[in-house]
Amino acid sequence: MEGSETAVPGPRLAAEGLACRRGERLLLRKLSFALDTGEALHLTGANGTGKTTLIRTLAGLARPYAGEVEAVGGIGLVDERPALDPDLPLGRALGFWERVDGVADAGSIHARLGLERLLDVPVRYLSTGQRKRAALAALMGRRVPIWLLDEPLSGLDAGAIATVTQLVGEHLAHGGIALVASHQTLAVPGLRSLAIEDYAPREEPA
Ligand SMILES: Nc1ncnc2c1ncn2[C@@H]1O[C@H](COP(=O)(O)OP(=O)(O)OP(=O)(O)O)[C@@H](O)[C@H]1O
Repeated sequence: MEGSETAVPGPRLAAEGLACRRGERLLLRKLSFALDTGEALHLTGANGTGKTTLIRTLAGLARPYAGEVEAVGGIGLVDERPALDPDLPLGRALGFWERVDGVADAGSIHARLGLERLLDVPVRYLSTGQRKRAALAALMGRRVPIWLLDEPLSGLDAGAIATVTQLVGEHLAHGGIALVASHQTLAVPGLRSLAIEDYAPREEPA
């Protein structure tokens, strides 16, 4: 019957009136934004202002102190703690997730991130940048539409920065969403910016 098909909603990540606390401290409040398919946000802010806390809240790993998060579509998080077994060679550590995620093109993902020569190296021996590239390979294998990237460029050399920039651009071109916390600029077309300091709680006048 014409018109009976249900349209599949595109991915979406939105926050409405969000407040986040860490321990007893209120870090940010009244934060709202919305990202729809193909859109990306660059989250900026000095050390300790709450970028990681916000990302963990958006990922559902921390509860908002106030406000709401709306996520339509699967979320993939890359932060400084890649979920790769440190004792396994990289190939086997990634292989675990590749089996879970049913990845058919693992070889091309490894090649894209320059990991082929590292597959026999135990994860704990990898450098910071190599570990970050491995985490991004695991993210690509998940094929989730919403990417939450906490400092994805830290520890990366110029070539790897260019690769990650390109991967984010392609993810957006394919209808994905990206929220990127970074002290470095990311040369992705159409990237919007959100300065977390703008949402810091104001000091009450004495
Ligand atoms: N368990 C905790 N209890 C209380 N405060 C905490 C706790 N963990 C972290 N904090 C504080 O919360 C604040 C926000 O930390 P968060 O990691 O979100 O900042 P960030 O903006 O990501 O920093 P960076 O740029 O250094 O990565 C920091 O000031 C930190 O010291």
